[in-house]
Amino acid sequence: MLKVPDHQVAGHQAGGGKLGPLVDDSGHFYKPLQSDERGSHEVAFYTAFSTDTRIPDQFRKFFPVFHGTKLLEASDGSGLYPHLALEDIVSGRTNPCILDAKIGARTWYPQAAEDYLQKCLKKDRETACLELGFRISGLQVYGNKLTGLWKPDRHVIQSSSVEDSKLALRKFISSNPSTDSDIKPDCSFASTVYGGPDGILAQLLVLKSWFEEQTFYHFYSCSVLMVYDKESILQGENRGAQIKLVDFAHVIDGRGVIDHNFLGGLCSLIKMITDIVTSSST
Ligand SMILES: O=P(O)(O)O[C@@H]1[C@@H](OP(=O)(O)O)[C@H](OP(=O)(O)O)[C@H](O)[C@H](OP(=O)(O)O)[C@H]1OP(=O)(O)O
Ligand SMILES: Nc1ncnc2c1ncn2[C@@H]1O[C@H](COP(=O)(O)OP(=O)(O)O)[C@@H](O)[C@H]1O
Repeated sequence: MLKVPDHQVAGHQAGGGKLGPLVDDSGHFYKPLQSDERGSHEVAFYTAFSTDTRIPDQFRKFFPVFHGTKLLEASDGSGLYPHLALEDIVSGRTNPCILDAKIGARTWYPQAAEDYLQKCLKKDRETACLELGFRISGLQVYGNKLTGLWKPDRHVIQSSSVEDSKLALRKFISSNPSTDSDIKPDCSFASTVYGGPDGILAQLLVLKSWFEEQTFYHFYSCSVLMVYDKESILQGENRGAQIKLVDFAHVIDGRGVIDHNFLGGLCSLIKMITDIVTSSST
């Protein structure tokens, strides 16, 4: 059975007669091909990447598994429409906490059309992107049974300042996330979610080591999605926190050059998370 995802934090969303992603109960996330060249571009990336033998498994694991494209009934009721069939990253997680960080000070690629470039530049300027090297595109944090889900308006979150972005990264691993500025995030899951040998920080460092070397692809407007659920952590289950890259509509050939735009943003995100782990352990 196809349905609108319960847990999507950014991007184009289904519902209200709009075209957006769907999920099934077998762990698939179906992203409708975007109009214009973005949809075909993303299909071309996934197709090339999934058979690219230059990508070691230790880095490939940061990408959703690609199951080809599928014609499905579109969420906007317009009939059969092509969708990317992807691994659903949040499938099987109860009350997942999710954060989407769009990486790179610059979200437009060098060959982009002038109007697209201007649109992106405006967003990059109006958010912390230029200063920080990334922006938080959306997040949701499950507090506890009593407080439920905290999911701030994504446009408010996107326009976070540098300080607000730091705060959001702290709220993401707290048991008391709230919009109320009087409530100080307790960062009680910092060491288990961000820290540790398999935590988000360790995974980001592995990803960084690939970006320090790889010159095959440049990832513009691509996000790091961080996911965990508190029940699994509290019950000591081995399904811990996970990072994945999503959104490849603007990936271009790296032409033998380091993706310094992505790498810089990633380093900035790593530094912020490192500071949170360090300050929470003292
Ligand atoms: O449609 P909008 O206004 O929600 O904008 C999309 C953005 O959503 P936002 O509202 O900024 O969170 C969206 O941003 P997120 O993925 O939500 O961070 C993209 O920038 C998208 O452009 P593209 O598909 O990457 O070329 C943007 O799509 P287009 O406007 O280019 O279609
Ligand atoms: N493979 C996936 N599994 C689960 N959720 C996903 C997956 N890909 C994307 N998402 C969700 O959809 C959101 C938007 O994805 P994205 O590919 O950036 O869409 P858009 O191109 O519309 O911006 C992400 O923030 C995340 O919440």
